[in-house]
Parts: sequence; C-alpha cells; structure tokens
Amino acid sequence: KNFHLGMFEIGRPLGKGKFGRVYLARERTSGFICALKVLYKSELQQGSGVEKQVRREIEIQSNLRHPNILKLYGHFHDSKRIFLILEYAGKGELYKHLRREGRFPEWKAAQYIAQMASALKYLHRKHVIHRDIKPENILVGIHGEIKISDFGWSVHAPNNRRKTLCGTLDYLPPEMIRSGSKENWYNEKVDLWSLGVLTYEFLVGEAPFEDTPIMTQRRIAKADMTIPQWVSKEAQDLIKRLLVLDPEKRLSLDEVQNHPWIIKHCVKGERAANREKPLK
Ligand SMILES: COc1cccc(-c2nc(Nc3cc(C)[nH]n3)cc3ccccc23)c1
Repeated sequence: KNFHLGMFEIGRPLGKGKFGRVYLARERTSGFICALKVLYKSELQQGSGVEKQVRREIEIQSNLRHPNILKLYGHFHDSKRIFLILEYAGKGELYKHLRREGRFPEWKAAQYIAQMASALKYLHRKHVIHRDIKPENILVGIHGEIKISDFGWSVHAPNNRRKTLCGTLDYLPPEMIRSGSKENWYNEKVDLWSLGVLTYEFLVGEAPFEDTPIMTQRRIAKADMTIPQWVSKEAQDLIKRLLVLDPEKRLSLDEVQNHPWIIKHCVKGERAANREKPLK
C-alpha cells in the first residue's frame, strides 16, 4: 500500500517527541483517524546512525499486532521528511497522567502492569526486547488501556548494541550499567527489571533509584532501594521479585501475570470466586 501526504487532512499538533512532531490526522477517503509522526531527515542524519535505527524500528513495529502496542499502519517520505502513520491513542502520554495524579491507586497500577506484561510476553515471543520501558514511552488509549509507543526496540537477544545513555538512567538494569564488561550482553530479562521499576514508579510516584546520575548507577548496581511501608505487602513482593540483580532470578512474565497482587486487581468479579486465570 503506498501512502502519500495528500491522502491526509492534518489536524492539531499533538506534541513533539525526540526527533519530530506528532499531528492528529484523518485519511480523506475513509475518514480514519490516526497520528502522523513527522521526522526530518536532516535531524536524523545528524544523529549517529539514528536514520538506520528508525528504518529498523519501522520494520519491527509494522509487524506487531497487540492491543497494548501502538500500531504502525505505514510510512512514506518526501525529499525532506519521513512520515509514520500511527495508531491514535486518545488519552495521550501516560507520564503526564502520572505526574498530574502524583501516583496511581493500586488497582490502576496493577491493571497497567498486567497489560505491560501481556505486551512484553508478545514481544519476547517474537524475540524483541523492548529495552526502554518507562512512562514516557507509554500512551493511553481512549478506553484507558495502555499502549507501548516507543520505537527504540532491538531484536534478537542477547543483543550487544551499545546503549547510548541518552535520557534517564533510572530504568537501566544492573547488567547494562556494569560498564566493566565492554560487551554488555543482555537478554529479555532486562524488560523484567524495567517492569519492576515501572511498578514502583506507578505506586510511589518516583523511580526507586532516583538520585544524581552517579548515585543512581551505584544504587542500581546494588539494587539499593526502599519501598515505602504504605505500599501493600503484595505489591512490595512483586517489586522485590523483579528488582533482582541476577537476571535469571527475576520473575518470568507468566509469574508476573499470576502474582497475587495482579490476580487481586485484574480478575473480573464473577471469576474472582473460582480464581481462574487472570484476564489476558
Ligand atoms: C511525541 O508525541 C506526543 C507528544 C505529546 C503529546 C502527545 C499526545 N498524543 C496523543 N495520542 C497519540 C500520539 C501518538 C503517536 N499516537 N497517539 C494524544 C494526546 C492527547 C493530549 C495531549 C497530547 C497527546 C504525543
């Protein structure tokens, strides 16, 4: 299917990301609403190999179909710009909701984590490691469901791509911090660590190792965090079983989905009785 700019009516700017602006857009013939992300080739060429990364991410993203992963319907380009035709998530950026509300009630945090676990299970089955799970990379759909929206994904674990330390360190797992081993290999288990950081931040309103960059690295390397005592015991248990230094000792995504804290908040009423499997 070949797309071009004339096919779309461009609506209001939704906001700007790292490399480009995002607009609300409507496809003229079908009236289909989407989000159009505009990336300037000039800006991408400056970045070290960022253009190749965008190409690869487009390749990955276009083949994914999951309710908690933002869809990429297609892309096209003109002489100066690359356009990504993306699913429109009506309630915008999750981190804005988190900052506005301060922190999420346990039922809401648990439902978000269950949706993240479902999306990550789908990705890991396709040998895609997300690597960059954080509130800034999550959008909220019109029905309150969350959608992983970042393209910074890598394929095939273990992956020895150097992680350019741009942005926050808060979510980096210890095996990626250990700059000692030049070949920082890692596997899908990095996403389980980040899921633990996300759980903590949803419930507490700040990241568990938040500090100066040097101190953050030191605290991550020792999994040095304290969970406020007002966080429920079940939630504390899940966080502690994810923020484990040894990647192999972290909970699996199946164990996350079957954790008592998730079961308690994510099983519909009538099924709570006979404690069947949690909703997907
Ligand atoms: C970088 O993209 C930015 C930046 C700032 C805000 C938004 C934003 N996005 C969306 N939905 C989206 C965005 C995409 C790629 N699909 N669906 C909705 C919003 C609603 C209110 C305010 C802001 C919104 C995006």
